[in-house]
Amino acid sequence: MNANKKLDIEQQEIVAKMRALINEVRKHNNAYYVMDAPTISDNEYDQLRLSLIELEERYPDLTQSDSPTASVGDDPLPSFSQVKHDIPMLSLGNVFNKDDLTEFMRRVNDRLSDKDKDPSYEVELKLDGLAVSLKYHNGHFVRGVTRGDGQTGEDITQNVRTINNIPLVLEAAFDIDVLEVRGEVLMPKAGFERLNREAKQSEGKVFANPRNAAAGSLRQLDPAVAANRPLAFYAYSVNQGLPEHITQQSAALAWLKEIGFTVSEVKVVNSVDQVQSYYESVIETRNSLPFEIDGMVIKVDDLQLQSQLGHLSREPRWATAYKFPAETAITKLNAIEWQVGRTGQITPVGKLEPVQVGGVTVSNVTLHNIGEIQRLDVRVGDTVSVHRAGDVIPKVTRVWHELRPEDTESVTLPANCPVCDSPVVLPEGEALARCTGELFCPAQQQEALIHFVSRKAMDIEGLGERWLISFFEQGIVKTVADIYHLQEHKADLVNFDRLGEKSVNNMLTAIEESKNTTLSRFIYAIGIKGVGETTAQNLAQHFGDLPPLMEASIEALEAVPDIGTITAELIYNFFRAEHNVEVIEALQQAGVHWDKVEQVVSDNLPLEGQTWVITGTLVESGMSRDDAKARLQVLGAKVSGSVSAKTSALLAGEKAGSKLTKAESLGVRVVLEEEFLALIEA
Ligand SMILES: NC(=O)c1ccc[n+]([C@@H]2O[C@H](COP(=O)([O-])OP(=O)(O)OC[C@H]3O[C@@H](n4cnc5c(N)ncnc54)[C@H](O)[C@@H]3O)[C@@H](O)[C@H]2O)c1
Ligand SMILES: [Zn+2]
Repeated sequence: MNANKKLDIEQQEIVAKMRALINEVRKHNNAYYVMDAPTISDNEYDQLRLSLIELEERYPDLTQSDSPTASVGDDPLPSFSQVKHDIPMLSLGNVFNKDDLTEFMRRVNDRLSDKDKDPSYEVELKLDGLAVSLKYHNGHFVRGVTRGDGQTGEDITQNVRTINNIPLVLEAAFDIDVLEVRGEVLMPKAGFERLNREAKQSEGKVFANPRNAAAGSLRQLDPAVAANRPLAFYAYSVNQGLPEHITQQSAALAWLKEIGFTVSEVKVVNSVDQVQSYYESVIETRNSLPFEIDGMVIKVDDLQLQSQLGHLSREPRWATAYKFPAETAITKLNAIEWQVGRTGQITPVGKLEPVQVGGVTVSNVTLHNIGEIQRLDVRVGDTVSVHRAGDVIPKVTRVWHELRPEDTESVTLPANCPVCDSPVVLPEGEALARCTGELFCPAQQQEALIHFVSRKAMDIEGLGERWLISFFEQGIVKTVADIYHLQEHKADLVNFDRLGEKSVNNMLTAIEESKNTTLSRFIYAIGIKGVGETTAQNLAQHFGDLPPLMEASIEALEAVPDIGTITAELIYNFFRAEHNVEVIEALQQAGVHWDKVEQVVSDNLPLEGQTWVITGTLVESGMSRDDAKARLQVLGAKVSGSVSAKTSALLAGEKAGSKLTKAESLGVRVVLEEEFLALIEA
């Protein structure tokens, strides 16, 4: 880059992006290679590096001279003596799918003469450890070196000597002056688990994964410690001293095995399809391998062709790594959409730049609620990490604040429902915001309708849920008030989906009959959030009629037994939503009515202040538990679901079980049905 040339604004932005990415890649290189303690997944790291490479390819003039993309690994640790490699130890390029792989093979072909095109490939497991070079002089092990930055590594000879499956003397190589074998030092899963278990007990260092444990162990300054670490070496190449008659990578590995090295599975293939099916079968079985692998390595099998193809600064042209699908990936959050659930919850859904993760393309991710958005501090335009493992729904696991563009804004809850435009509320202490258009909001109507006709609400048995949903889907019934106009469509209904005259008549009669209802049923039926059957009864009792309830302030609502601030606010907001009021008026105009409830002065109630629990079957009266509950409430009692020391009395019918036992053990008064009936009659 020409330092004298002034950069325009766009270029400055690109440089800023590059610098931010360079800092990230550096930071994670250090955590991974130096500290052996990565904080992000390999795939996330690869993606960061790739975005930097892409920028550098698009804007070569702006490429920063200290970019880490051209180098391998990180600087060697100064505590070990450093050794320059005779032949650089390279990394590998990556492919992530069959198309990438085909493209890799095409590039290989392009560089080969006609007679050599479509070479055989040798496929190996990509062992997840770290690369080590071993040197033998006349068959005697002399030195072990890490990859380091690819040019210079760390001398770890003492530690290597402690790895059990590395032969220190190779009889078959006595007449080879210099033999260099490279391979991966790894920690088998069983050993890794044992090491971490012991580390936990002795409060030693616990490693994130076997790869880091292997790296940390190998770079122990005290060989006695390294000796206790369960490491193993798998050889995968001969870089100096290979007998001349061996001309294939696959044959080189067979030879290594013969002379005493451990070598993992190898397969020679001739086409992309063969690689693909092998790759897929290894994904199926990888969990049963004794060590971790993070992909496969595909190498041109012919060693002569390998050297013809040569290498780039960081990786060979004759080999590549075919990585396994990642469970965490980085992408961009393009938008946040607010969705309205069937019961009015408003939830944010993140719209992502589509990304491959856990083997599928993910473009939506739930952000749960506004609190979660604030906790993550995520904004539209942010770079985010998305995790998906197995069938678990995708999740944002990280927001890359370091990479945030300049013009983002913090996310706020929408003021109005995106579906019906009613005001949105977030009750204090709740995580989920709600649309207040309960009876009006199309997103909630179907649920509202089903609730409205249910047994404890308006109890319109003749109008089954299935028909109701069909009517809703056909647009015949939109709000609950439309139910009372169904008779106007009688002719259509008879022909509707072979419903027939008889059913229609039954339905209309049931609807007609439901018009004569009670205030508490009506309050329950209109489906105010937080208002169940008991609360509806309390409200009816307390206010006596609908108008005073609709006008009640939050404080007035809080005065009702069992109603706290959250429910009081939900009720208050419900009646402030104009749309709900319209539907209620329409219901009354259609003829829905009830008697006023006589208000009793509460401190005259005989069971005031008592908490009752009901159990068993009330055989004598045939009363349902719900009815018994209502009776007790009329007498001023609270009715709860479980027995505790605070319970005043347990109403026990026939076949009372564990609640009775518990009441007896706590010394709670037990009331039998007979006594109960006498009580309510009095
Ligand atoms: N999570 C992080 O923060 C973080 C940071 C830096 C690097 N990394 C990860 O480290 C890796 C990058 O390092 P890399 O340069 O070692 O590349 P690499 O691991 O992707 O590929 C090269 C290495 O593969 C190994 N290998 C395993 N089996 C092999 C076989 N059969 N034949 C040949 N080589 C084989 C060798 O050690 C070789 O050096 C990536 O997976 C990257 O995601 C992660
Ligand atoms: Zn709505």
